[in-house]
Amino acid sequence: VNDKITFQFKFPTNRWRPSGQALPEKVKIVEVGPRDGLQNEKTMVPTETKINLIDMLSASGLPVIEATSFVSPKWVPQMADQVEVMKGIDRKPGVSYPVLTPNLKGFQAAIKAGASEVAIFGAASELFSKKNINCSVDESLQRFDEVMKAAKEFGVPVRGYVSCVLGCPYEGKVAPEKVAHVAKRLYSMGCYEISLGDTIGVGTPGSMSKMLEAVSREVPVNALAVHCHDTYGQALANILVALQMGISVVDSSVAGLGGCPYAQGASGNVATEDVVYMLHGLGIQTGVDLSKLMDAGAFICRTLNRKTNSKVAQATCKL
Ligand SMILES: CC(C)(COP(=O)([O-])OP(=O)([O-])OC[C@H]1O[C@@H](n2cnc3c(N)ncnc32)[C@H](O)[C@@H]1OP(=O)([O-])[O-])[C@@H](O)C(=O)NCCC(=O)NCCSC(=O)C[C@@](C)(O)CC(=O)[O-]
Repeated sequence: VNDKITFQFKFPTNRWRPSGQALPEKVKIVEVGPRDGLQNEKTMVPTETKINLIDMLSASGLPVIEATSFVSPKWVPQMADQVEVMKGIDRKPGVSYPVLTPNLKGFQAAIKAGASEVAIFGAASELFSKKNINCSVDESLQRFDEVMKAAKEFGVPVRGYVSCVLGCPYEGKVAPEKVAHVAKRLYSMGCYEISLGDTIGVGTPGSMSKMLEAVSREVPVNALAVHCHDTYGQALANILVALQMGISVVDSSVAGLGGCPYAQGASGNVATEDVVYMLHGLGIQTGVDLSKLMDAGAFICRTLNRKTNSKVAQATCKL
């Protein structure tokens, strides 16, 4: 008689799985607060405030800080001071300061302003692509191809974003295969990392794992990042799923600032403070000093006269 019974249980792919897979030892946090966080602010944030914020963030040990974007000032007026921001920041050795470039014009301006890394940003949804960058998904990929060619000439690394990976404000559900298709195209073009954006924060651990399974069939997991907005309070749970699936790059925004101007109802990104707290609690290294990070969060909230969205900052009264 067997005294041990072994269960051979296969979990459905779109369900939460108490996976035995080891979590990464280290996670790279890509801080998007100065760009994604501030781009949606209604009143103009003084350039000096943006510069101070970026410098405080780099002092906290963050390895990547997305500084600004070289987009049309008619589309996103808040980013119109991109050249001054790039000139004013105190670039810390070892820290990368990528900027968004939607087309060749943006890329050329970014290089002129001294950018040494750029990001192109596409979408898995046609309507979002049209609203955000005024072209279809296929047209956007052609534009990005031009940026990639120029970036290769200049030896500039390019990160690729895919927006609306778990839902679109205009089209609703987005099929994981569509996300995988766009991610694969960006990766084949030469993007070193693909950041998967849950632009409106509708994903759950179930939809996240299903989407990541589809994408990781096309793009190696070590070239993937997750970019979660926290609209429905699912961001940390979704990030944990991504970590369990082998992803070790997480985008986040100090104080949970943010939202895309072309995605109505999109709230802020997951707060960097909360991500760091969770990762350190899991024994995962980030290189970030949480106390200094919270100082940066307190600074920007005080200056913008708003409440932090970070639960950790709220709990420790670093408002
Ligand atoms: C892509 C365009 C420019 C197309 O906009 P368009 O109107 O189709 O562009 P165009 O080529 O027809 O040019 C129109 C005008 O824009 C100028 N122009 C053209 N390109 C540039 C440029 N690079 N920088 C500055 N100016 C530019 C161009 O020179 C011209 O100027 P005019 O002759 O009228 O004076 C526009 O749609 C745009 O700027 N969109 C940006 C929207 C944006 O920044 N959205 C937020 C970032 S994405 C995001 O937040 C999601 C993410 C990444 O965080 C991930 C997630 O959460 O999902």
